[in-house]
Amino acid sequence: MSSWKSKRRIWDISQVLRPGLPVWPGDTAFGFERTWRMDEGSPVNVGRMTMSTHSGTHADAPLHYAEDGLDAASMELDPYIGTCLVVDARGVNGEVDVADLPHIESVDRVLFRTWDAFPHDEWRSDWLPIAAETVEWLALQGVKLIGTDAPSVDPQESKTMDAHHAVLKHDMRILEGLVLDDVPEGRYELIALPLKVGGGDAGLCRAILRELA
Ligand SMILES: N[C@@H](CC(=O)c1ccccc1NC=O)C(=O)O
Ligand SMILES: [Zn+2]
Ligand SMILES: [Zn+2]
Repeated sequence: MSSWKSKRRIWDISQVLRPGLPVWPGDTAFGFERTWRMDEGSPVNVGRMTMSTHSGTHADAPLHYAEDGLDAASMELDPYIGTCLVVDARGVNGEVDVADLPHIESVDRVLFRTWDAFPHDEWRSDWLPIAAETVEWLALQGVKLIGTDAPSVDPQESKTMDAHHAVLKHDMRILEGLVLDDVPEGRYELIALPLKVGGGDAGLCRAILRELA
């Protein structure tokens, strides 16, 4: 009998979308409710979700930080599939600087783990942002996607969005809200396809890492 279980280990690095999901202060709360119920005689269960485009694990579209940027439905998918390097940035002070990076060579995607334990149940504003210079440097090394377990690559209070703008300048892509608690530093295959939201400034993702063959 065949098994669905892949021979290569998979890490699901996505947050669970559910009511109570911590969201950016002032942003839309995540809502989920049943609209049709089998226990009320419906032949099926059906739900309805209300959410921000930046709920949980998601990919920012360029439109989020550039008025004329691509929307979520128009982005190429190549950045979101392929080999990546997970970097353990715990213990770094202030922001992730170039000096905090390990040796980067032939890496297209870099994901940063910054939390000791991902804050699933509370919004925390004290995350570790990525310095714009680090984004610039990674771009020069050929990196095309940056991911983080924080809610943003910039600090919460940023009005200038320097890291996002460095990403824009080099036409890179961003993943945010990844859950990397169980992932040792190293190389993996990343698969994190953003939902195809027409006009969307971001797309929610089911993000996974897979052991390399
Ligand atoms: N820039 C953040 C998200 C963000 O800035 C944001 C998300 C939801 C509601 C408000 C936001 N910013 C408001 O100043 C991000 O990196 O996606
Ligand atoms: Zn975002
Ligand atoms: Zn962002």
